[in-house]
Amino acid sequence: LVVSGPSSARAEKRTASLTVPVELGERGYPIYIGPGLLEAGAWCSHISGRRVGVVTNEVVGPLYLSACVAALEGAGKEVVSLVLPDGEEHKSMKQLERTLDFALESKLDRASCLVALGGGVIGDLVGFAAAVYQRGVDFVQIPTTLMAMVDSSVGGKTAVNHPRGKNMIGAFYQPICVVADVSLLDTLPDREFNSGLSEVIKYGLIRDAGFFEWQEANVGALVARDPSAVAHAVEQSCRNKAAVVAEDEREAGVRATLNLGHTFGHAVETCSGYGTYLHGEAVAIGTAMAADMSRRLGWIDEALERRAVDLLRAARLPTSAPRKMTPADFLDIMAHDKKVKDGQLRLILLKGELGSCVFTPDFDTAKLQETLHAFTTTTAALE
Ligand SMILES: NC(=O)c1ccc[n+]([C@@H]2O[C@H](COP(=O)([O-])OP(=O)(O)OC[C@H]3O[C@@H](n4cnc5c(N)ncnc54)[C@H](O)[C@@H]3O)[C@@H](O)[C@H]2O)c1
Ligand SMILES: O=C(O)C(=O)C[C@@H](O)[C@H](O)[C@H](O)COP(=O)(O)O
Ligand SMILES: [Zn+2]
Repeated sequence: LVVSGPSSARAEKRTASLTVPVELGERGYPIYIGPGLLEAGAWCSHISGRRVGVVTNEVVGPLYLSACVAALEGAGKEVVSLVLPDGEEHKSMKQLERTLDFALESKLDRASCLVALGGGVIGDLVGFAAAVYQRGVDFVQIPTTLMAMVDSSVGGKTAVNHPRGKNMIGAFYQPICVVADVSLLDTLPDREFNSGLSEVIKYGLIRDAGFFEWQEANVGALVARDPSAVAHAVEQSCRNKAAVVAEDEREAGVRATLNLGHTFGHAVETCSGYGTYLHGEAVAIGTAMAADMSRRLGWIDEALERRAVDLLRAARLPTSAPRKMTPADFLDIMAHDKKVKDGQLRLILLKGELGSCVFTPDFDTAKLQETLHAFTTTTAALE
């Protein structure tokens, strides 16, 4: 499978809101992007039932729960809320069970709606709870991190982690709308913001050369969190993700390309203990490893590998693996990757020009070994 995509238009000054549709027929929905959307509350009109359960965490709750509840009550909803502990280690069966207990204790019925107010951890967990509670209730994604706005709130991959692997227990289940209120990013710490940039860079590398070039030219504005640069990055990321998801909702083929760097990255997250590396940091390391392996295979030239690594570093992301990890650590965890088919590892690797990649089991495994050794015996393959 080979994919490459359209280049993106130049960013314009933007303050207004816009909508990106996710075209999935009866499961389709809008992504609203703009400042002030949470409070404005227009999104509440998507919710048909009267009772709503808002789930957030103990960091986001004090910041935005009251605005969310006020918007819902203003729209005539009866609102109950649950505040979960913060952190990747709580994207767990235990907190899923707590969320389902809350839904039952609050007497939420099949017409009720769950609202995920938080980053990717809350979005993934609450989405999974919505998928299984009474065999499925509506849910709304209100992403509050860059990671969640550019990636996790869109596309319906919901899950909790297992100690042996990321997102091992989950479902494909789409929200009824996504509310990306970019003003909520004002309170997000820089390390978390930069983590989200890792997935933004991914879209450029796998399918949107023009977007990658725009990022190279604007990475300073992005890390400085210039509002129009951030709004453009969110919009263009959502357009890329929505297009891939519309083509392949359940990852039969092209959707796997959204996993660039994730086979290595998930191994880093699992081996280091959830939360040690942020998801985007682990994906950045994994992307550098995928670029290294692609170059060793002769599928990309050194200049393209250099550009990928330079952009990741300019976004203040790590590109070397944890010192304590061995090639065997990577291989053990990668053997459980969800893309493994009949025991065969399949990887997303860069191939050809910028913006093109392949999802393939056909690679020289000696090159994989070389990459694993390069990243575990030196601080970085490409200094
Ligand atoms: N479903 C998907 O397609 C998909 C895509 C990408 C990532 N993910 C998953 O998403 C998770 C990572 O998401 P994340 O990076 O958002 O992490 P996160 O949800 O843990 O949020 C990061 C941190 O920022 C805090 N926070 C959130 N919003 C804030 C705000 N506005 N102001 C201040 N602090 C805020 C959180 O409490 C947390 O401490 C991982 O579990 C990853 O696997 C899923
Ligand atoms: O939406 C997708 O498809 C992705 O792969 C997006 C990834 O960024 C995300 O981290 C996703 O949760 C990974 O899914 P998994 O199937 O590898 O667990
Ligand atoms: Zn990811």
